[in-house]
Amino acid sequence: TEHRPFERTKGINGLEKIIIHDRRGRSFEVYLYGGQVSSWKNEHGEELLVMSSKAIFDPPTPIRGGIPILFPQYSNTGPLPSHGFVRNRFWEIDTNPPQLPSSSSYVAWVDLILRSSQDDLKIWPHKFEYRLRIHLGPEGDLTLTSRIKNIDVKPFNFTMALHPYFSVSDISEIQVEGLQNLNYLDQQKNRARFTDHDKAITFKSQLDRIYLSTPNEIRIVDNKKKKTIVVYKEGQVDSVVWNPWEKKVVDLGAEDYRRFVTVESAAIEKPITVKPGEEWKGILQMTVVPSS
Ligand SMILES: O=P(O)(O)OC[C@H]1O[C@H](O)[C@H](O)[C@@H](O)[C@@H]1O
Repeated sequence: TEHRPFERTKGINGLEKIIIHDRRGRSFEVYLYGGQVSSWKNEHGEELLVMSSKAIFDPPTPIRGGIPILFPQYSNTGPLPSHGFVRNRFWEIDTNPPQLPSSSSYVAWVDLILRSSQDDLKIWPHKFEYRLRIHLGPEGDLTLTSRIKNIDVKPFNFTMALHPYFSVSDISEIQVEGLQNLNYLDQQKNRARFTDHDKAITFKSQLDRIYLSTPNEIRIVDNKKKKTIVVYKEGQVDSVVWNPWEKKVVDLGAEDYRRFVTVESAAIEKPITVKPGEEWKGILQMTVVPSS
């Protein structure tokens, strides 16, 4: 099958952006800065992700919204800058990506790559190649496949997360399902460990939790929109659920928290080890379906 051509254009502040449409009018956009998806629209042109109304498109500030990639360190769990550094690096188009065994015949995708630079090696002395395929599937689903290869001579460990800002009708009208009876680390309480006994998460104030050993599928049920966002993952065992509520976030508009929730597929509690010459693979697939 023929690979659908993508459009390479200038986004905000002249930062390079890739735009991909499929034949049914679905689309996504990705900034090379951060390798960051900034938009994902369904066939009606409805935006399924949120970009902060105060997002700053000015490197090295990370972009607040879309799908930031957090690697090789989640948050402040190690010595690196919070959430690592690839979200403020310039990625490239991977013109010759190694084949993905499971890649379907569907044609709307782009491959990006980030290789560690000399400067990166000063703060994280491990040579890697991070390949990211962003793929619009036949059901309008958006899939991010991460392949992280160790091209160094000794093993390295990393933690990571993919951090989608999902668009919701109203944060008070949604529930996150699939996490009952699981343990979580409460980031508002020094990552103390708790068990969630609730059937679903609802939001009445700030919430910031790392759920451990989560199922592959988590559902964000939007009662007002009568839509469910199915978040499916492979290779990443943890999930972060975050909404800042009225907590001050400088590059977030005052009311923006009402419009999004993040459900992140992550590897945090147990870092991933990759040996020289080996490649780790993780998948995040997002689909919006009518609520049952
Ligand atoms: O402000 P940032 O560095 O982009 O982080 C934004 C948020 O990311 C994750 O969801 C964490 O769980 C939160 O604790 C953090 O506030």
